[in-house]
Amino acid sequence: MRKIALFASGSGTNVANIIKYFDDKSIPNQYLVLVNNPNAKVIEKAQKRNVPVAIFNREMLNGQEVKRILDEFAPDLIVLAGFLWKFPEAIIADYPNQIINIHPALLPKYGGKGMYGHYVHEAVLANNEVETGITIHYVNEHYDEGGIVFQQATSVVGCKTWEDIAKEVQVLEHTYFPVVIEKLLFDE
Ligand SMILES: Nc1nc2c(c(=O)[nH]1)N[C@@H](CN(C=O)c1ccc(C(=O)N[C@@H](CCC(=O)O)C(=O)O)cc1)CN2
Ligand SMILES: NCC(=O)N[C@@H]1O[C@H](COP(=O)([O-])[O-])[C@@H](O)[C@H]1O
Repeated sequence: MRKIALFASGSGTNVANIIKYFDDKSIPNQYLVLVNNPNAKVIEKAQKRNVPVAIFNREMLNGQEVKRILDEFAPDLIVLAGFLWKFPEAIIADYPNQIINIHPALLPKYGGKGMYGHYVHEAVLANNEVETGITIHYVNEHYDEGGIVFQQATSVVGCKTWEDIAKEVQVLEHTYFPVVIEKLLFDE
């Protein structure tokens, strides 16, 4: 059993997929979902699986409250899965090489401030890229500059809209993110 803290801001399909992956393998992990948006659909997804949810604001994130919540939960891994705020250096310092993020592009391309969600896919489309992909990386004090853990590319030659690209990227995320997390947590 491992303890995974999952940070999200939106629909939470990656959070739900990660929990389902380990449930389907009968791996009895403990989860805590932390979300910065009281209207995020990830809350409902977590509640359906009886996973505790902590809702926080910027003051709680950048102050002591989220740090306290994490220290009490004592996660083996902190996973940013569609989390849209800058993660604080103070917490990063407390969890060296224990915080990962998934980015919906092949970093270092299409990363940094402003590059999230549909903005990423729109930029890939606008630049007539023939491929895009996902990057799973460790989190440092900058957006999308931590050490790369895993990347997987996919062709976007047939994609006509950013939504088409998003669908291809989501397949990669839901296929590979839980597998990478499992390797980080269970491979000696
Ligand atoms: N310290 C770090 N924090 C976060 C990282 C990171 O690598 N280091 N990754 C992001 C996730 N992310 C890309 O993968 C990302 C998310 C959001 C933004 C962004 O520009 N956000 C906006 C605010 C958006 C909003 O409030 O709705 C902004 O900062 O102006 C860039 C990259 C998670 N945190
Ligand atoms: N730069 C960060 C970023 O864009 N993250 C992206 O947000 C989406 C969250 O989807 P979900 O809420 O359905 O898991 C995912 O595509 C993830 O890669």
